[in-house]
This record gives sequence, structure tokens and C-alpha cells, in this order.
Amino acid sequence: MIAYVINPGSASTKLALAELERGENPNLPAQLRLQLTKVEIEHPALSSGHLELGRLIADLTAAAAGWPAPDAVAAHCGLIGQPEPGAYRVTPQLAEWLLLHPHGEHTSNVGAALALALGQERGAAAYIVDPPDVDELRPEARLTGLSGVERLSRLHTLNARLVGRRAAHEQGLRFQDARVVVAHLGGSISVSAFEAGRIIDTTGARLDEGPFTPTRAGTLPTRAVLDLAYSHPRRDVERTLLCEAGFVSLTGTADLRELERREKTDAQVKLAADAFAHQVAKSIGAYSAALSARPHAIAITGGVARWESVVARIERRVGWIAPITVLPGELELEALAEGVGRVLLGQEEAHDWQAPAALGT
Ligand SMILES: Nc1ncnc2c1ncn2[C@@H]1O[C@H](COP(=O)(O)OP(=O)(O)O)[C@@H](O)[C@H]1O
Ligand SMILES: CCCC(=O)OP(=O)(O)O
Repeated sequence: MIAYVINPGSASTKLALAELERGENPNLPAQLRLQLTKVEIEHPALSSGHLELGRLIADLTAAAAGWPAPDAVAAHCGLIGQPEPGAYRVTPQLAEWLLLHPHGEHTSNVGAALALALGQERGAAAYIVDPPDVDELRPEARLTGLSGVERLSRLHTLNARLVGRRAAHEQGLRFQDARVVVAHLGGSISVSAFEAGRIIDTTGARLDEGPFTPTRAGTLPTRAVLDLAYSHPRRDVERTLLCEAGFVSLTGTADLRELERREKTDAQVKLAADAFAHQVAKSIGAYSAALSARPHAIAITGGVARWESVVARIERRVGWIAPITVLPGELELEALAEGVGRVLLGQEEAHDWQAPAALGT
């Protein structure tokens, strides 16, 4: 099978030709054989609000011109309204709706329009896969200690489900038969509990809960949030919590490569790295306890998983819980290919999207 997969970014868009075949292990049917030919198309550093689609579609079409015709085109996307996991058929209505409902500063909302255009150009159906608001939370995970305030399911679904599946496969288990905790440690962070292939609980991301990130505060004591909220305009508080917190506030930089170089000689950097590992380990422990029994595997992914001494700290803290799989960076192109590949190979049915009444705030 042949698929084109698209992962839009603010300064470049990644495109790949995916050649997919069934795997060799009959016990792990979702373990597909995949070969990716990747290209990266750079464009001006634009927010999703005004990324000029026509030029990018022309660039994508040109990049794929010599490729074999695809059976499908798939793209990363933004929030579509608490969907099921898996692939959704892209219609003009879905593509348009995503452009009108950008997900924060992300450009992933243009993915559906790009997939639709490239699919029309090459005579193939277009799909999106595993949106960030897939919602499978258990009822007891949705409630908070205040009636009317509910926790939201927001996570790096596309990468986390692939990494969770890979971690289960490493233990010889199908994803739907495994209990896995996935810590996606990127510029944004989510720690999630997967049971029977479903996201039963998650820290969420952005202004939800969880460890601090390169620029974000993560979970703070409620009294501190109240102090901030009643002493500054909301816009300023959100900027502080999302852009001026985390490693930036503790060390002065969000460039963790620099911190990796400094940590041996800079006590403040070492303490911040210790605190980060402490928070990630506590989250992994908490989301291990969210499962009905001990996890079969723990997976650590995202760009920060390249910081080896931090990963080593986390492994020392949680290695007693379950075997740990480390997959640094993000495997979103692979996840798109495998997600649409499972549809093309008849292993999963694609969903049809209906516009939601409202997005969870
Ligand atoms: N080799 C590395 N060592 C330490 N940190 C790294 C390394 N590579 C990337 N990072 C950090 O990972 C973060 C970005 O993670 P990534 O998952 O790529 O981000 P995003 O969430 O934007 O996709 C940045 O803070 C960056 O400093
Ligand atoms: C919602 C999780 C993926 C994502 O887009 O992260 P942020 O919203 O925290 O940037």
C-alpha cells in the first residue's frame, strides 16, 4: 500500500511517501512493515492563522510529483471535538472547520486541508489520524473535586498511541491487550495511561496538569494560581504559565541542549533537571496507578527524551514499575502512516466526522 503523510509545522511541513505492508508476526497484526521517504518543505515562520495554503499545496504537489500514486493521504490535525481514536475521512466541511478552529498556536489545523487538496490532485481519499482531543477517559478520571469542573482529554495522541503500541509490542503484547504509560516530553508534555488500547486517563497538556516543560509551569499549587490570577490580567497570567515558566523560569533558557551541556557545572541547572525528572517520575507513577493493574510497559518519548541524564534519572525512579521503552523525538509521520495503513489493510474502519456542538474548553 502507498500513502502520503503530512505533518504541518510553523516553519516547515514534513511530507513522506509511506510504503506499507502487513507485518510478519501473526500475533502482532498491527506491527506493520513501513518504509518512509521523507521531505521537509520550509516556509516562512507563520502561525496557523495565516499560513498561505495555496503555496504550500503547490510545494507539496511538486515534492510528490515523481512518487507512485497513493492509496490515501493522511495528515496531522487539531481538535475536532472529543473523537474516537483512529482515522477520520476528511471532507471539505472538516477541512474548513479545522481552519476556523485553530488549536492554539499550532499549525496542525491546516493538515486536513492539505491532505484533501493533495488527495484530490492524486485521486486518493484523505484522512486525519488520532487528533489531540481523542476522549476515552474513564468516568472517575473525568471528575474533579468541584461539581461542574471536568478534566479534559488533551494529549499528543498521534505520537503517544504509536509509542504505546511499540512499547507493548516490545513486550510481545498487542496494544489492545496491554497496559502502558506514555510520557511525551516535548515542548509540550502529556503523561497518559493506556489500557486495552484506550486512553483511560491523562495529565492533559497546555493549561491542564502534569510536569513543567521547557517553557510551561505545569501543575502549580492552587493558591499560587489564585495569587497570580488576582494580581495580573488573565492574558498576562497565561503568557507567564505557557511561555515564561518551566526551564525558562528556573534556568533562563528553554534550550535543553544547552542545559544538558551546563548541568555538570551549573548547580541551578542540575537542580532544575532533578526537579523535572522528579515531576515526570511522579506523573508516571500516578498514571501507573490509574491502570487496573501494574503496567506492562512505560514509554518515554518527545524531544526531551534525548537528554540522556534526565532519562536516566527517570528510569532510576520508575524502572521498578515496568520495563521502559525510550523513543526520543516524535514519530508522527510513522503514526500517520500506520494509522491510515490499518484502514487500507482492512484492520480498522475509518470514522465519519460530525461537527461538534462545542469544543471542550
Ligand atoms: N538532544 C537534546 N537534548 C536535550 N533536549 C533536547 C534535545 N533535542 C531536543 N531537545 C528539547 O526538546 C524540546 C522540544 O521537543 P520536541 O518534542 O521536539 O518539541 P515539540 O513539542 O515542539 O514537538 C526542546 O525544549 C529541546 O530543547
Ligand atoms: C494537546 C496536546 C498536543 C498539543 O498540541 O500540545 P499543546 O496544546 O500543549 O501545545
